[in-house]
Amino acid sequence: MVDRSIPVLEVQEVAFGYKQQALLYDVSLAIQAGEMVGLLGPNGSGKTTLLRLLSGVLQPHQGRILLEGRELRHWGRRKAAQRIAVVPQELHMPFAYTVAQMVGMGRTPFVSSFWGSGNSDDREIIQQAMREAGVDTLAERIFNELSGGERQRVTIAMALAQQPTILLLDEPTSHLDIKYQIETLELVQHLNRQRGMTVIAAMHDLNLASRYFSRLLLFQRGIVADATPAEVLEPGLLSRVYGIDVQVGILRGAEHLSVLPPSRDALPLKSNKPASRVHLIAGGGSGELVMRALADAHIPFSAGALNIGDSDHTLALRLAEDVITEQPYTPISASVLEQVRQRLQQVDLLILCPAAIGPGNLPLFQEALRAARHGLRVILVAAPLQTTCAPDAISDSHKEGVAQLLQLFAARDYTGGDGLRCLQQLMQAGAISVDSTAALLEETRKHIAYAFD
Ligand SMILES: Nc1ncnc2c1ncn2[C@@H]1O[C@H](COP(=O)(O)OP(=O)(O)OP(=O)(O)O)[C@@H](O)[C@H]1O
Repeated sequence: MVDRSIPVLEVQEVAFGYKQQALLYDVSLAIQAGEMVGLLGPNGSGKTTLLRLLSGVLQPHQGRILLEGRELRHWGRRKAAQRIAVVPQELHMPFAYTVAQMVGMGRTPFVSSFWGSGNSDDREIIQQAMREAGVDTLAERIFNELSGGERQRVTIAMALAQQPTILLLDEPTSHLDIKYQIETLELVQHLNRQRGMTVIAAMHDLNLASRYFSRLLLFQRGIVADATPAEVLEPGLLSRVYGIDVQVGILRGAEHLSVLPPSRDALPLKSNKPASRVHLIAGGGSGELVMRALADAHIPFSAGALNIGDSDHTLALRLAEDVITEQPYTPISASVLEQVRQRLQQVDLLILCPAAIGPGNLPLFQEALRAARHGLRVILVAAPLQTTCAPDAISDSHKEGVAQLLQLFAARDYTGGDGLRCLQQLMQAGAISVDSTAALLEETRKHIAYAFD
């Protein structure tokens, strides 16, 4: 019996990476029994990894995953599999199993023998699972000889034979033609509505996701958005996360959203040209407080370049008007640097957060210096940043503040001195330093041509 007062699945501050390379960080989410959640995100954003963590196949490096309030790793494989079934993207079988044998394997968590107990209850459950997934006519066919779409429906039948309360699906419609895509999602919706099954599915088709899922999670190594389809399928947000312009239309009512490429003769999208006059350079979490302060103060800003997978990148996707994105774990490339250069020509103010400086991001600081020498106002943010409300938190002694700030950057300079020299030159070029969010906001407002309420 599921206790509906606690989430059926809960992710608490989970971090995970493959081979010590960080992939997911600070993922927290709660899923109530009976919810239908679509997991969206670009290729490589970590959707499959999150599903594998939720199924217990992978263990978080930090944080906890709770199933019905109890830590998943304490359930044991068999007990967890009696509740959670997974429909993977692809399933390769080493032997020539028939479809009926494959679906029978779905009963494994409930019986002692690999092929099931063979009792009439099990046989009926297997038959029903094959009927529901539309593969009963394929029962004696060899699984490996089926088409991709047929195989996908057999894996759904296997999951149904498991009679789970939670169904995790990894791109369940990717190999299916439009008829089977719709039939599969109708089936999943039926299981959700009629049997109260909790469904979490990674989806690439944003239109189908918005049609069938009442809650969407937009994922990019962390949760960028978690809301209704109307809130998540916002053109600016999608453009930032997927790196491509889209239009979102409404087809007969808000629940029928449609995401399309912009038509050729359409006017450039608003999101292409951020109205922000403030740009932020950060990285490694150094921009978090600054971004939150700017967003709370309704000051639009752009950010970058930031690497995918950096916590500042995920937060910027959520809070910034525009994000200049670099691939994970790569130095800033010439083309991305050119985007930064162009952005710095458009803005009135640059905020430099106390990120560690290494050979990979040094060009960003050099670009900042070049822009400062051409007259761009630059604010250097100290760490730790005071979050007091009163603007009198600006350092009493400016000189002392600057010395401290340079000391701080020196400790995070991994360029053999080039980074620190660049910052000293920035100060000489007129950059100012702030050590509180209040001072930052005051300075920011001074330098941008917006009217604030
Ligand atoms: N077993 C593994 N070992 C090392 N790296 C892995 C492993 N599995 C996945 N990755 C890497 O982790 C990142 C996220 O992969 P994941 O499959 O979770 O993303 P995804 O959002 O499901 O992608 P897609 O939409 O392309 O299926 C990718 O860069 C991938 O190469």
